[in-house]
Amino acid sequence: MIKTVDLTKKYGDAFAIKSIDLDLQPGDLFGFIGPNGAGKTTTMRIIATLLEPTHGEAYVCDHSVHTAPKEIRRLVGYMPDFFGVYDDMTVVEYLEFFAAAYRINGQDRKNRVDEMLEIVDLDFKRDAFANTLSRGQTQRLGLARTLLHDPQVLLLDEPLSGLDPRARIEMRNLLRKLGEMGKTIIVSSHILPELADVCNKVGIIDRGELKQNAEVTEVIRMVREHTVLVVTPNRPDEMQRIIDQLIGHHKVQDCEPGDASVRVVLKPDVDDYSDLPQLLIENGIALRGFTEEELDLESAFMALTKGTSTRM
Ligand SMILES: Nc1ncnc2c1ncn2[C@@H]1O[C@H](COP(=O)(O)OP(=O)(O)OP(=O)(O)O)[C@@H](O)[C@H]1O
Repeated sequence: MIKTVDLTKKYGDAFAIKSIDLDLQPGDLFGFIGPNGAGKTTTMRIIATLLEPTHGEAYVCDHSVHTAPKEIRRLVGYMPDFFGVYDDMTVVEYLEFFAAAYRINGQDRKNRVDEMLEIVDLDFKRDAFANTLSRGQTQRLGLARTLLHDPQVLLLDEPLSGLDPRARIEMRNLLRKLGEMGKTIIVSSHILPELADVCNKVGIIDRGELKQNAEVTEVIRMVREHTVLVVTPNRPDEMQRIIDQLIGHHKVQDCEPGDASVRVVLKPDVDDYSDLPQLLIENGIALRGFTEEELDLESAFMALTKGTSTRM
């Protein structure tokens, strides 16, 4: 669906992106993660045919950005990180204006606009002036505009940026919904952990170079040397008994007591720990919780990009 090969953009002698290879299939929701200036916008603008690469190739549905930009524009919806809305237009008028630009006319246009308002949950603001919307609502309006021509591919540049926690949750739910509709989506962010639970693939970019490009679960597994369990007894005074039971176990490397739980660090390469809760229960320790500690993308990102300054 989206493929880039050795995609490179230089400004003078400086690389904005350097030899980026991506390969995304229909339905992929790809989190493009990196700090400011890493090259996310540059990559997306090239795929959207808004910027020419210095060398390398980008394809959308096998159309090359060099030879078939018109076909690509029909297939792609690009939402920039900042976009203006017109002061004197209502939400409906704004979407109808852009629908007209896509030559969607008559009743089709009305239906399409209504459908978009429904998807992004902005119907209740349809007659409000666009410049009176909150940041979260404005982002959703931008997304509705991006979806008007029913693109198969969405390139969303930092759609979570500047949103309050509630608006972020709403936007993430919306991304999930679009993924379920079968769109192929690239969504960029520097808010690292936020994409982990919506994306199936993730690329970590730093100073123009793709440091990692894999399934989310794989990226997390690659940087995780030890599985860590969080074991919570029913009664906090039983934490010491948990430690006494587990500390000498052949699968356990270390136990660290916390406020209400014990962090149990397993030895490297131990994946199967199904016997441990059984062991505790057999020894009369009632458990409230026994879960694997999640390694968030932020930790993965830090581990994968550490030391890059000495290599670049
Ligand atoms: N027109 C330009 N002229 C010169 N350098 C540029 C130009 N556009 C981008 N760059 C440089 O290319 C690099 C990548 O920028 P890009 O905007 O792609 O990063 P980004 O990851 O999207 O960052 P942000 O999260 O801040 O938007 C940066 O070092 C930037 O300064």
